Amino acid sequence: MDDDARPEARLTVLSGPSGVGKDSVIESVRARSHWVWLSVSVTTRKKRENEVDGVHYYFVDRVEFERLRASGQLLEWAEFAGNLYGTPRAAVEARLREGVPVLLKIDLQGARQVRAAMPEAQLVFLAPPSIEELKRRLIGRGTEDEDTIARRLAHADEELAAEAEFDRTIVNDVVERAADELVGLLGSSFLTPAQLSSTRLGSAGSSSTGLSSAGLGSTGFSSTGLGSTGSGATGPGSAEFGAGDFESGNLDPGHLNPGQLNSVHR
Ligand SMILES: Nc1ncnc2c1ncn2[C@@H]1O[C@H](COP(=O)(O)OP(=O)(O)OP(=O)(O)O)[C@@H](O)[C@H]1O
Ligand SMILES: Nc1nc2c(ncn2[C@@H]2O[C@H](COP(=O)(O)O)[C@@H](O)[C@H]2O)c(=O)[nH]1
Repeated sequence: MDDDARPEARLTVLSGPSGVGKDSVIESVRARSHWVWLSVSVTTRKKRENEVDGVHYYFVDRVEFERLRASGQLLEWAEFAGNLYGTPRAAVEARLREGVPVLLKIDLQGARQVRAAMPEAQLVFLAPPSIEELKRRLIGRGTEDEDTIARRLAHADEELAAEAEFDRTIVNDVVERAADELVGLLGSSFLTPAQLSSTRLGSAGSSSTGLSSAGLGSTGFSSTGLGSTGSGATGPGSAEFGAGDFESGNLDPGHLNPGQLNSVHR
């Protein structure tokens, strides 16, 4: 599918447990949907061999991350499995102002912060077909040591249990199919939970995967737990950040063609 139609600009968050396939699905979305802009996060994590600074992440040390966080340059941020991650605020706000749909790939804590700060954002949960398959993917990727895999899987329980906080669930059974579904959501008209409760339409989310460790099924749209800051993360600052900090055009994956993207994504 090659869709160049540009839907109304809005912010979409894609979350899901580590190893579920967020990067794989996003790579597929971006290869076909050039109208979507993928935010590049800042992180203190060590760069993986195949990663490019400024394309996959902006890799910084903790001092720099703290400077960005304290000066309000991050829209949201979180500590995940021992590393800090955050979304540069200015680039996201600029794209939305320009009318470009924006996609954030962030963890549960970050998704909750975005929901609190921007209730109109669409939150999409990417779920694995099964927990066994999630483990297979995380281990099979071969980018983390045993200890890190264990920490990421420990987070997965909490993330799977939070599925009902999301507006939609996509099961990543087959990358291209899941990507098709995400493209559909990026361009679809959508009622936020706030709009839903005012119109009293009830649940409009997609079906539950029933994978949460608590055995809770998703009820689709849910207002419970929304706006929580999540485990250990505090809300982002509010000041605007200086222009240009993250705006290096050469490093913007939005300027890469699909071939280039395929070569830089894992
Ligand atoms: N639908 C799928 N079927 C089989 N394997 C998949 C599928 N989607 C992704 N994978 C594989 O699973 C592994 C993890 O995928 P990926 O790195 O995209 O996950 P992620 O959710 O972005 O992880 P993280 O949050 O840790 O960055 C990769 O080796 C990828 O090739
Ligand atoms: N809250 C945020 N979470 C983020 C951000 N960028 C990435 N992430 C999430 O971190 C984990 C681990 O990612 P990895 O690249 O180290 O495998 C994953 O769940 C991402 O979604 C961010 O800016 N904010």
